[in-house]
Amino acid sequence: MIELKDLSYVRLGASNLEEAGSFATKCLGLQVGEQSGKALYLRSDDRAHTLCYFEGDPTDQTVGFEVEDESKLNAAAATLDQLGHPVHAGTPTECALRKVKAFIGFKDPTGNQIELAVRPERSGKRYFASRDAGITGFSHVGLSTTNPARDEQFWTQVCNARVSDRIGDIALMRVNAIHHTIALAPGRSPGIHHVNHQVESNDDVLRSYYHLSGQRVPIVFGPGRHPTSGARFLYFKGPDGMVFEYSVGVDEIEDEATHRPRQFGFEPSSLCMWGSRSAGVLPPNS
Ligand SMILES: O=C/C=C/C(C(=O)O)=C(/O)C(=O)O
Ligand SMILES: [Fe+2]
Repeated sequence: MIELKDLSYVRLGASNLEEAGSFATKCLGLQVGEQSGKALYLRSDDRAHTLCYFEGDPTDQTVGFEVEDESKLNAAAATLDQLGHPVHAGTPTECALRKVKAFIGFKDPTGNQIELAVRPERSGKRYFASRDAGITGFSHVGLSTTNPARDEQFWTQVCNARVSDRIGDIALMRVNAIHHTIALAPGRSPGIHHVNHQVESNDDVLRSYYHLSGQRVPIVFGPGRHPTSGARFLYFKGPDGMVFEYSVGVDEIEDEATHRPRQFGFEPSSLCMWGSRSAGVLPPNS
């Protein structure tokens, strides 16, 4: 079984790198860690980067997860290979571009580009953003799925993710104590559905609601509260249509051994207990 330790980074192609950088710093509230050539490395915590925008095709999107060490990485490569997922071992240049010691790349059954990495670089400089969005860290991703049951099986049976809750057949899965690190979202093609950062307080969610509205950033869901994780949230659209989420108060699963996933109905109140409706971002609201 592959053991995912944590989410490590997302890599997003940007049709206009300058615009993406401006959104990331002035709207989202990330800090530029490094700008090199055609890539912009953005920080949200003590890591050297958690988001990399690179000049390129916006449908070129990758999620990186951290695994324990190189022996676990090699074992993961063998497992994936055996299951028929072609695996690419990162070259030294590709590792340098990701600021990791080693990584492998493969596709999940939907075709999402996934990487497993070891030793992602950290920085002695604390994360200090120019816009105070109250970000406390990079927390989860929504991944598109063309077949929720098949993909849940892949993530749980091959990658040791555990289902915390389901909305209809849609699984919210954890890889550590945090309620979810991977949320499957039904879609017609592979890709990242949304990128979540945690913020410090309810005030931060609402402050951002007004700030982003003032910047004419499209708010696509919220402010609201997910009955699943209990988090208060705000979803908004960034460059090339990527959806970002702020949330606060995501539950932790207290007892790994006894937790049983709750089943929520496939209906709008399962997405927001305050009554907010999403503008086409999450079914069944869409
Ligand atoms: O609509 C369901 C969303 C659930 C949550 C949550 O429980 O926090 C998410 O953040 C998510 O799926 O992204
Ligand atoms: Fe989310």
